[in-house]
Amino acid sequence: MQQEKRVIALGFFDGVHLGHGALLRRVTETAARLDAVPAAVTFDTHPENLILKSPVVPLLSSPMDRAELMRRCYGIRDVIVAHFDERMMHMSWQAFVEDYLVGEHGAVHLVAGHDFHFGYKGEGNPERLAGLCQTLGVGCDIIPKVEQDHITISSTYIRTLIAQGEMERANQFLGHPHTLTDTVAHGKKLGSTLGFPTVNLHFQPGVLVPAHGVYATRVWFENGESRPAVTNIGVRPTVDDGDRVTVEGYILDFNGDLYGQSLRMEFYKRLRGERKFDSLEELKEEVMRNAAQTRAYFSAHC
Ligand SMILES: Cc1cc2nc3c(=O)[nH]c(=O)nc-3n(C[C@H](O)[C@H](O)[C@H](O)COP(=O)(O)O)c2cc1C
Ligand SMILES: Nc1ncnc2c1ncn2[C@@H]1O[C@H](COP(=O)(O)OP(=O)(O)O)[C@@H](O)[C@H]1O
Repeated sequence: MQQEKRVIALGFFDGVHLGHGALLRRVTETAARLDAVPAAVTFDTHPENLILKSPVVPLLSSPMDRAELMRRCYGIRDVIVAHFDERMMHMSWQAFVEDYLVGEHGAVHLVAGHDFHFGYKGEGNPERLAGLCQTLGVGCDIIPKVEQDHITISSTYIRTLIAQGEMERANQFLGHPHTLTDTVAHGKKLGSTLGFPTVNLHFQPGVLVPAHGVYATRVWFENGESRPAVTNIGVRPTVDDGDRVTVEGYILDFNGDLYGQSLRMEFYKRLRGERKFDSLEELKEEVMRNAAQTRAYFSAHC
C-alpha cells in the first residue's frame, strides 16, 4: 500500500499561539493544493526538559490539548507526537528529515519557523533544512517571525503573562482562549452544601499553573454545548491546609452530574486573587458576586 502524502509543520507548538498558527495555516493551504494530509510533528517532552533532565519549562498545554488546538483551530488532521527519547535526541538532523519525516511519515512538503533548530546538538536549522529539501525534491517553507504590538509572539512570553494571570493579553497572543482539558474528579462535596457545586479539574504535572485566583471561564461539555463558569485556581486556604492546587468551576445555569466527563475549560479573565475568608458564609457571598461578574463579562463579550 502506498503511504499517504503529508505536508508537515515542524516544532514543539506549546500553546499553539498565533506564531505557530502562521505555520499551521501554511500547512493546510499547501496540503489542499497538493492533495495531501495536513500534519504537524510535536514532541511528548520539551527538548530542553529532557536535555536538562528536569522540568524547567512549565508548558502552556498538555500534548492532548496541543493536538486538539491544532485540529480545531487550524484544520490539522494528523498530529504526530514524537517520543523525545535518547534515540530521538541523538538522531542527526539529516536522518530526522530523510528517515523520520520523509521515510516514515511520507512528507512531501515541510514548514518550519525562522528559528527552528533540530536534530543532534540542534545542528539542523532553517537554511540547512531548505537545502536538504531541495536535494530530496521535497517542498519547504520557512515562515518569518510573527509580531503583535511590536512584540515577537513566543511561548516564553505567553508563559510569563499566564503566570501573572494576565489572561486577556495572553489570549490575544494565543489567538484563542487558554485551555485546560481534564476529567471531572470528586472533591470534598462541600460545594453542593454551600450552594455552589464545582467541577474539580487539575493541571497535569509539568503544565504551568496560572496565577492563583478566580477567573471568568467557559466550560465545554462532551456534547459540544458550553456554559460560563466561575473558577478558582489555588490551594483553598479557607477549607484546606495543604498546598495541593485545585481548579474548581461553578458552572452557571447548569444542574447535572458531570463526574467522569472530559471537560474543556477556557480561561478569559482573572477577577481577583485567592483569599482566606473568616467564614464559609463570607466565601459564599464573594463567590456569588464573582458569578455575577462572570455573567456580566460574557454578556458583554458574547
Ligand atoms: C468562584 C470560586 C471562588 C473561590 N474562592 C476561594 C477563595 O478565595 N478562598 C478559598 O479558600 N477558597 C475558594 N474557593 C474554593 C471553595 O472553598 C471550594 O470550592 C468549596 O469549599 C467547595 O469545595 P469542594 O468542591 O471540594 O466541595 C472558591 C471556589 C469557587 C468556585
Ligand atoms: N452548576 C454546576 N457546576 C458545577 N458542577 C455541578 C453543577 N451542577 C451539578 N454539578 C455536579 O456536582 C459536582 C460537584 O459537587 P460538589 O459538592 O462541589 O462536589 P465535589 O466536591 O466532588 O466537587 C460536579 O462534579 C458535577 O457533577
